[in-house]
Amino acid sequence: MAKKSYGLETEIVHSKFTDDPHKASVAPLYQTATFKQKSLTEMGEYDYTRSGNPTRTHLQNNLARIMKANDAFAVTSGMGCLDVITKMLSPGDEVIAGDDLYGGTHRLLTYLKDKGDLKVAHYDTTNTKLIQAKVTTNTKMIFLESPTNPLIKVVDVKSIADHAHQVNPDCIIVFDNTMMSPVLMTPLDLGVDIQYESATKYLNGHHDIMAGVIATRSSKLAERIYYVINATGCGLAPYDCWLLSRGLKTLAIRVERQEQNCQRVAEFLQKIGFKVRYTGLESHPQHELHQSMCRGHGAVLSFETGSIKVSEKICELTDIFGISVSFGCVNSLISMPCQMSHASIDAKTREERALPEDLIRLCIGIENVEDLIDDLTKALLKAGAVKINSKDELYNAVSVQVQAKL
Ligand SMILES: Cc1ncc(COP(=O)(O)O)c(C=O)c1O
Ligand SMILES: N[C@@H](CCSC[C@H](N)C(=O)O)C(=O)O
Repeated sequence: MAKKSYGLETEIVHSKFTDDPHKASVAPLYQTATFKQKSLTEMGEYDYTRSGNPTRTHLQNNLARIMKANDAFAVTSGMGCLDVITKMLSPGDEVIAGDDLYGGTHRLLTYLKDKGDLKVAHYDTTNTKLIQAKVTTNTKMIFLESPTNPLIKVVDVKSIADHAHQVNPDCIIVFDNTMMSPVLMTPLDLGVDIQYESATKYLNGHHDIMAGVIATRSSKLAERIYYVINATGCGLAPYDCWLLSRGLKTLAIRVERQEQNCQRVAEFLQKIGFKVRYTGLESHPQHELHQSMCRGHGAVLSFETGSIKVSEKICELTDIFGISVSFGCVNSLISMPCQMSHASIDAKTREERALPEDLIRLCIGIENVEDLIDDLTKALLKAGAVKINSKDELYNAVSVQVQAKL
């Protein structure tokens, strides 16, 4: 009889783990650097944790399953993933990258470019025709992110990947799936060769570890990725693997609740007149393209107030939303990307890429959504970003409630 395949939510919770002699119901933590050999000539499966560790293998097998990959590798951070991937390139290689990539990604690519290691060209990846026109037989890698952090721009992944592979079958399409997580997107189904994610975000979900995951269906690429990880020693440590396995179990339910909350907050902010960037809103210019690639919209949105000072005040006046970088955690966060997560992109480049200095990014958690909306309303009112308008029913109700609390 064919093996039954389960839904992603079930697969995430029921991690495959069968070979423990004591039948432990949670995969044990092998907190060890070394493994004894049976004899001088007989090696076991593991010898040294840099090369491999059962706790890491357990995690990686589960990640590969939920990412629909053949192989997944856990490393020390999301940026560690990009470091491993770029180490697979050769001096002078030409790569194409988006122009709204996460600030740290931009920083590492710029570092490699400035050292003369790589030729990096950044383009607006929402312009599919432009990217397609820029791919040549010399393009070795293309770095994509969708929706982008923090401008929530959507990339037509399949059209770009298919075209690039037609022009150069060896061109490696690299996709950063941190913003969606495997619950909402399977980039490997869209022609991506290597998917990576900052597991510091949704995958772990509790902001108590740094981690990154690289996944691929190609055995050749997997071999090269493993080689770099073992050679450089950036494999995730056993305890962090164990914590990540634990966090992962609630991934589906966390993402579902975070997304529901985010949709409500996005609608609230839009209704009271802000320009909100969130793919869950029909007003998002690429709402449909996003829906055609993903199973949901995630829990990160950004909006502008029109004034840096007002945005700063809002951030400082919230109680529940913590001022913090990162996202994908159970608790809600507020930040100003130009001063925080994307400060590593210089001001001139930020301006060229139309990254608004007053942009506020909200990363929504699993709290009570009414509390979140009340908290934001209070901050918006106190910062002078909104005023009470008695003609607007919903706006009025929230404001009156908040007024009573002030
Ligand atoms: C989209 C995206 N990719 C990659 C990273 C890097 O991940 P890490 O912080 O785990 O190195 C981040 C944030 O840091 C991110 O937001
Ligand atoms: N100081 C850090 C900033 C990390 S930003 C983390 C996250 N990706 C986000 O978007 O908030 C750095 O220099 O990397």
